Amino acid sequence: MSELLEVSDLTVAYSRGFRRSPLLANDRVSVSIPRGKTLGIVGESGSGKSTLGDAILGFAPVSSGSIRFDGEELVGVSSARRRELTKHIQVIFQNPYGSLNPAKPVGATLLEPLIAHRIAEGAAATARVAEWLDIVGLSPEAAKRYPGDFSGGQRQRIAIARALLIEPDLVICDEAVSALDLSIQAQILNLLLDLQHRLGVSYVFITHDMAVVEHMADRTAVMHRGVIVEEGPSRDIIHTPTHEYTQALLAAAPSPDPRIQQARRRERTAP
Ligand SMILES: Nc1ncnc2c1ncn2[C@@H]1O[C@H](COP(=O)(O)OP(=O)(O)OP(=O)(O)O)[C@@H](O)[C@H]1O
Repeated sequence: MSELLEVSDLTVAYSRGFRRSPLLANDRVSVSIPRGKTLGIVGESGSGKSTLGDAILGFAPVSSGSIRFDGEELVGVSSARRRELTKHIQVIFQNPYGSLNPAKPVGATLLEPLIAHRIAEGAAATARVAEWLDIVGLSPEAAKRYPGDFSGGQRQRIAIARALLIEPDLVICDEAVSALDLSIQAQILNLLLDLQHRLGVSYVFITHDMAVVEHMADRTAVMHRGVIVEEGPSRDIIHTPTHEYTQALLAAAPSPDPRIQQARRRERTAP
């Protein structure tokens, strides 16, 4: 299967001041994702997960290595091309306020990417926004309201609509459900899975939570101090981890996880 994203030997170094050597937040990281699949990135806080996502999005200072997206090298790409690429690569953060302007009605926020990328305008764009509010489980009236009028889970649904309504090829989900209650997390994860089946989008799923990658990711890479210590099918990483760091992460994870049980019950009862 051809790869949509191929990261090879990526190194991101942050300066730590005059006397200290730079911090290698990513140290020769190599991962890849085929179209329509999900790569989970797990590790403790500070292991370098978000840095990898940031590098793909063009926010992190890449020292060396390569990030190829659909055959195109992203390292060193111009800012004009980077803006165009947002049509293809989107992001969902832990805090939806990263992408939702609290002072703007939700409908206007959702219209923005449609207009910016000349995907739709006028009545067609408004209809597309209404369609997407429905897809993510919100009523058409939500368009007139402000992000502050919604619960955390509903706000994340809006952020998902904003990221996905332009039908990108790749979405970086950076701790996208971490701030939510467990039952809401399961709903949001299942919404993202439904949308993946519908659109064929690929996800990079960044999380500290092993149960989330087990549910979401085809393959998982385990990061520790900027290095990928283990990568493979998520099932193998969770059930037969070979690296002692992965084993320690799993030993620290709560089990059985109620979200995963709930999601599995839902899958079993789905028509
Ligand atoms: N802009 C920055 N300037 C300097 N150091 C940074 C910067 N961004 C991240 N770092 C450092 O790089 C390392 C990796 O951080 P990163 O945020 O990628 O880890 P993470 O695994 O995503 O952690 P978390 O889950 O807490 O976000 C950390 O030591 C962090 O302090």
